[in-house]
Amino acid sequence: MSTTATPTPTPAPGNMLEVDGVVVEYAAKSRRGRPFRALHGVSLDIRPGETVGLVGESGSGKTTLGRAVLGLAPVAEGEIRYAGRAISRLSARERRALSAEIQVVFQDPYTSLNPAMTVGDILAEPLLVSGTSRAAAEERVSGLLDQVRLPADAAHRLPREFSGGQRQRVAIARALCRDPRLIVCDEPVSALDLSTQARVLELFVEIQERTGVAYLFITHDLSVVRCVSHRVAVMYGGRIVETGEAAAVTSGPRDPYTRRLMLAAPVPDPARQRERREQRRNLKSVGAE
Ligand SMILES: Nc1ncnc2c1ncn2[C@@H]1O[C@H](COP(=O)(O)OP(=O)(O)OP(=O)(O)O)[C@@H](O)[C@H]1O
Repeated sequence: MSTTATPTPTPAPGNMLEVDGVVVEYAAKSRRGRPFRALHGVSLDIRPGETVGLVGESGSGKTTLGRAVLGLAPVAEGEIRYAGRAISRLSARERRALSAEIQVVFQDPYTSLNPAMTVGDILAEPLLVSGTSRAAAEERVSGLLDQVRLPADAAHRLPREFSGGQRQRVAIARALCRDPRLIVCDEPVSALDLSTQARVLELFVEIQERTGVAYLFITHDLSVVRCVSHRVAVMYGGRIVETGEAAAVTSGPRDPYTRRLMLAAPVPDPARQRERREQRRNLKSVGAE
């Protein structure tokens, strides 16, 4: 991917989020079936202002981990701590209070915005619910539109009047409404075309530079993760198999599964692509899969 996005220089020291030995199990669909274990004791931490890219093939557990951080997946064992406080088993009321600080941007900007509300109302809603006056909310909405590089008149329009990239900017603005410290970004550019992806990734980095927000950035796309992440965690089969500085993991992966994932990323040269397919097969035969 061609983008000028590079992660901000140095995240602050100390952990903001600590995921510690987390097990997530989904209830079995059939009455006699056993619960399905989607995460097998996952540990990960994120520092203030840091972007941790979470990569792995489909079904490896990336979204489940993001949902566990958001309080949307059932944590059976282990703990998640935010700013030192255990948050895995909060009541709905405590969770709502935390939602100002931990936010989410989903993959699909076509379904994540209420089609019947204007963009201005979508952005004002969380502010009004938390007690902000109408006048202050309107002022904040125009500031948010400016931050995500949308024109002020966007406030009066409906989501369907925008392109995919613009809708994702609205979703990002909504996540920013109450000045979060952490945003879980679940494949936030996968539904966009390549040039739009690049511009939205630049926006994520720019926002981090300005606000110091941290991202858990979930993606299956290694070129995306390279653009935005300080560190990368690689998931396979509900476990984290490798973590490290983004440049180190993407240029010299230690784990055979990570190597296979890198080799699966397409390259423009067909001869190189064939070579990589062969290398992938060899890794498979030594038990990486
Ligand atoms: N609500 C659920 N009930 C039962 N099983 C689930 C549920 N959600 C996810 N799973 C299973 O948990 C495993 C991990 O899924 P998850 O969506 O976390 O993976 P992922 O790495 O995010 O995949 P993708 O990249 O395709 O989104 C998969 O086997 C999936 O089928």
